[in-house]
Amino acid sequence: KEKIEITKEQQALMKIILDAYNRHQIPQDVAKKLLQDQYSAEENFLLLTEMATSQVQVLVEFTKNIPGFLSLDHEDQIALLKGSAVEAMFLRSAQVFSRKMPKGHTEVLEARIRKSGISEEFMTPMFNFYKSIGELHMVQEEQALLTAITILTPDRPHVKDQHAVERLQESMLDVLRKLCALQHPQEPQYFARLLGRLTELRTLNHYHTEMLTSWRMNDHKFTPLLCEIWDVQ
Ligand SMILES: O=C(Nc1ccccc1)[C@H](C1CCCCC1)n1c(-c2ccc(Cl)cc2)nc2cc(F)c(F)cc21
Repeated sequence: KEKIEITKEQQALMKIILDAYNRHQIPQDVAKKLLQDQYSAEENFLLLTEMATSQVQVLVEFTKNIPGFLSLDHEDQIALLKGSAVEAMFLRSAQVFSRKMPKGHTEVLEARIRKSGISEEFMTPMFNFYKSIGELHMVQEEQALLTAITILTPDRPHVKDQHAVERLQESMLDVLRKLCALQHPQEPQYFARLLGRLTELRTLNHYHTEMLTSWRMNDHKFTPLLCEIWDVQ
């Protein structure tokens, strides 16, 4: 039984990532809004674009706290943000969906999302992902590290110095691997399951433009930031 220990600098890294992750929570809680009222497809679409716009701003702040990120090539920093913004939004949505809620709230939330305007064909892959994230019962540190690992994916489009990104991602993966072994000692395959979710997350990437343009309404308006990030309009 090899002794797993997180080094002092890895503890410091985890604390930086966790503080950044907690500091940059979404200001107002989208789940609360959805549980309060039933909205029209237009109102839901507007809510999504507002939430997603603030989520991108939050993501930029979060990445600035990832040690080493700001010393990457500046164009690569943009390429990593652009390449991971959609996945970060779905990962965040999954974490919001799988949060412990009072009895029956998750069912109401799911029903509201099913009727929000997203076309039927995307419901299964989206909720399968949300539920598979929920089954993992991730602790905050794991959620924060998984978001940082998603951002530091070396093979995003237009990344020039992939090795520099790989080095940063590897140090995050090493901390996450140790954390998983310590948090889930009876589940040696837990770390692998966590990384498997990132593969599932990428498939949602393929759907997202269609999910937006097929939203049950005409004349879909996006903010300039989302046009940049979401390849729409
Ligand atoms: O806002 C959102 N997600 C968000 C959260 C955090 C940060 C940024 C965005 C939207 C809602 C959906 C219902 C209409 C209003 C927006 N949202 C999504 C979702 C996102 C993008 C596409 Cl293309 C499809 C669905 N999945 C969700 C799960 C939740 F538990 C949930 F609560 C909100 C969720």
